Amino acid sequence: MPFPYIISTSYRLALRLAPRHSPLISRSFIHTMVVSKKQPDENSKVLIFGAGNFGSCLASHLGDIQHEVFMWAREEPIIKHFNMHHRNPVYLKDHHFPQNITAVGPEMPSKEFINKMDVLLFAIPTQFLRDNLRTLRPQLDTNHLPLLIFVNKGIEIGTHALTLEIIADTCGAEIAKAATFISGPSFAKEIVERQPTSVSVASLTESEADKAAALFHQPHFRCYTGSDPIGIELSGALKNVYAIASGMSDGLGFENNTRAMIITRGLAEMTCIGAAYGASPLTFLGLAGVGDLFLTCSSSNSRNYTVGYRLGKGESLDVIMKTLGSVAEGVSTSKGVKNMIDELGVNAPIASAVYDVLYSGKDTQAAVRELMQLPPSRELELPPTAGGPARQLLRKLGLETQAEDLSVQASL
Ligand SMILES: NC(=O)C1=CN([C@@H]2O[C@H](COP(=O)(O)OP(=O)(O)OC[C@H]3O[C@@H](n4cnc5c(N)ncnc54)[C@H](O)[C@@H]3O)[C@@H](O)[C@H]2O)C=CC1
Ligand SMILES: O=C(CO)COP(=O)(O)O
Repeated sequence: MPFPYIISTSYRLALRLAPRHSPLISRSFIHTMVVSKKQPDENSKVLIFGAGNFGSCLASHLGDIQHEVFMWAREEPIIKHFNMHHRNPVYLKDHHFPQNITAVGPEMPSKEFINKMDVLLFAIPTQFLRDNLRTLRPQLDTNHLPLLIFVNKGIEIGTHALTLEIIADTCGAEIAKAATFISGPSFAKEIVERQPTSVSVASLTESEADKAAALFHQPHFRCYTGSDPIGIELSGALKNVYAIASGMSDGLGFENNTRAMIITRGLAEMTCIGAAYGASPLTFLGLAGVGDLFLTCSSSNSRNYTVGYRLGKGESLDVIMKTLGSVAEGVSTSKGVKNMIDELGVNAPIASAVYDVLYSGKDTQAAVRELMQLPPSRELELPPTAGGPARQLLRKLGLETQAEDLSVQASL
């Protein structure tokens, strides 16, 4: 393992210990740290923003384990139907939801209501998060902050910001530092069937990740915590782009060798992009990285895979997006990733090819031909300089010490 990442890992370990056991690291960070209110031992009050596949599925999971769940939807008919029949008429239609879930909306819930919540969980596609957080911010009381959990997997178009940055821009650095991210191989449909599932749970304030893990953890839904939310977020966003590539390959009629190649080379690209960004390369070997990459690159239950498969079969992106009926974050994220790899100077030919097919009108066959004609190269070469975007983001959050640590790594 390259030396800088060993430093990174031990630094993370020191950080992990610092808030609980010693004043070792960044006293100012510790003193100004905002944490969520003490969580009850059971029956947490949880408000979920988003009543799509994933919001509904997580509502069901938390309702099943006896939390009091409120699910905010923008669509009046969904709210009425849900409260009357305990079924979502649009998403996971066959599923009967526990009685202790109430649909609310379509207006943003009041400050009083939000103050009563122990947890706010955001299951809104990335492109809509900024507006919703802007509307929500005046309702949040930082002295009684609910536990904040985000499960979206994408990069914002235009800014190519990660969710951590969107939270910082709209709600401030202190709230962003307390935010927790859940990601990993977890199809909504299988979670409601209680298929054994595991996820990564990460936050810059690791005690918040511990609280989120305690809320969700069940024998059929295991949570593994960590302190690299940037790596977790990049993993979830990037794997969607490679799921499109894998679906495209299957749609074109290529078989198992080719899919295995895309998954493995996709993982190499994700790791290089993540390392150049300033995330730990090890994060990409976890559930949110290779776990979710493997899942979505090899199943037609993945919407991103399906977009790719239909492109491979010759359908136009326009028709696919109009008929998919659900979000495929990889389509918008591909734009942000293209900007990112160009700016970071990372060689990511599969991600570039997906972008070219989606947005430059490149024929899928031609994209494959060009990829296969690339000259031989080293199998995995992590970037020599690393961490620019993560450094900027950490500085924006007031985490100067951590940002400096990344500078040291980059110069070694
Ligand atoms: N479905 C799955 O298995 C998983 C999904 N995710 C992630 O969760 C996020 C949500 O995905 P799904 O629920 O599956 O998508 P979905 O397409 O099933 O539902 C999208 C939801 O977003 C809402 N929405 C649309 N525009 C909005 C706006 N302007 N403001 C607020 N809400 C708006 C819709 O009303 C709907 O409730 C995505 O980032 C996805 O990548 C993560 C893990 C698994
Ligand atoms: O992220 C997911 C499962 O972990 C869902 O993938 P899709 O968005 O491609 O359906």
